[in-house]
Amino acid sequence: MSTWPSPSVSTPVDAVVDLPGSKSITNRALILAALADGPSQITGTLRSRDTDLMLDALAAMGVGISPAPDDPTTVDVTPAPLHGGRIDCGLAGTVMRFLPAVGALAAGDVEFDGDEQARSRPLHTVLDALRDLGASIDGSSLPFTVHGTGALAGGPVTVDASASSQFVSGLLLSAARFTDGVTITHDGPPVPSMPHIEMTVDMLREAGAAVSFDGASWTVAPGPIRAVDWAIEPDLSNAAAFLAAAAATGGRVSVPRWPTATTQPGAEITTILELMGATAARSDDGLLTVTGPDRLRAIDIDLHDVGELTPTVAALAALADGASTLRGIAHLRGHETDRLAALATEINRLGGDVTETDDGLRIVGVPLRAGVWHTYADHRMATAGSLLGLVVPGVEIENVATTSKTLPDFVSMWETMAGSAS
Ligand SMILES: O=C(O)C1=C[C@@H](OP(=O)(O)O)[C@@H](O)[C@H](O)C1
Ligand SMILES: C=C(OP(=O)(O)O)C(=O)O
Repeated sequence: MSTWPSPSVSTPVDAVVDLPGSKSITNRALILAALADGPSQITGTLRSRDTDLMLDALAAMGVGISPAPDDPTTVDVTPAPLHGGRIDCGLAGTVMRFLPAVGALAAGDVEFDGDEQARSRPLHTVLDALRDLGASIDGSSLPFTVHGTGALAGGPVTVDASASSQFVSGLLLSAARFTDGVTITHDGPPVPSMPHIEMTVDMLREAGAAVSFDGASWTVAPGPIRAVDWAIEPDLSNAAAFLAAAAATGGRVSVPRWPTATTQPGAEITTILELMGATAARSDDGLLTVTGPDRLRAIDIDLHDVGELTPTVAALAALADGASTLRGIAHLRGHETDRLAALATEINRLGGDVTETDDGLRIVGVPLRAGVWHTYADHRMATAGSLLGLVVPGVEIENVATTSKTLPDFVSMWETMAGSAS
């Protein structure tokens, strides 16, 4: 087992960290560009495992995908009639849940597979919904095959999206191209990660689709998806771990190009860090700066809408004074790994005091010690362990390479930030 000795600091960090593009926005822009009525150019495209799997998958169905030779983050996308092909989903929720609907619009069989670990991620809801909308699909989890016919009827469908917002986004993104559009009604416990559905709706509207939401159902009218030259915002969920480093060390971290308005749930990290005692300010030119407190305060918070931030917040809570409660995140058991179990196990392995609850974690801040931090192939476990390692000497991260899922340069960026502590 190879491990990475994550750097620890004895003085505050003071760094500017420029983040590459958002995974969630990149993968939506790629799909909308692939289904559009003309060619588009995407700038600031995230190039990472999850987004390269999306690029490859769309190319496998016939879409023209051309990264600029001198700048792979600028990608020209040329729509073409979709045909059958093989798709590797890796461990990417956005690929395995957004592309089955695209596959139904292809003329031919589209075969989906992915990492062994991906086979246990919830998926059948989106496949059942597509069957209800007229698709022919073999299988209910990876591997599965969509027998595309070049068209999908669409219409009304009811889903229980309480396990993942991606079930709704995955139907909405392609729905303007269904013959009758779609009306999706959610029936079940509350849908998590609603800002991610708002991101889908906003981007569809920007591409000219007619989308409405009445509080219970989302409707997309049939019609063309306009070609848009998308400019991708920096990934604010990845920014969160770096900003949290300022909070954990009493230091200062700035992130350029912080959007004034965004649907990225990662933006909520500033409010969370403020609740824990940090200050956050954005300058007129978009530089977001977090300054850490002397001591971190415990927090009691519902993360249902922003579950992606949980590993970062859990690591901070383990360093804070007092007992924290993170609620509303039972659905994290179906993320890259069971994140509640993984966080409890790994923080406790370092001497922490974490208990799993029905819908989250109770974390008491106690002194932590050196040890190996396991990542379970989960990029956000790797970044959470590194955050602890910044203040707890001797934390070794197993399989830090898993950060390539959304941030291939994580190690060098983190080492540079740690090096800023004088
Ligand atoms: O649509 C998206 O881009 C995402 C939605 C969320 O999924 P869940 O609703 O499954 O939490 C989020 O956690 C994931 O990282 C990205
Ligand atoms: C849950 C996540 O990813 P995915 O898109 O694979 O669901 C995540 O990035 O935190």
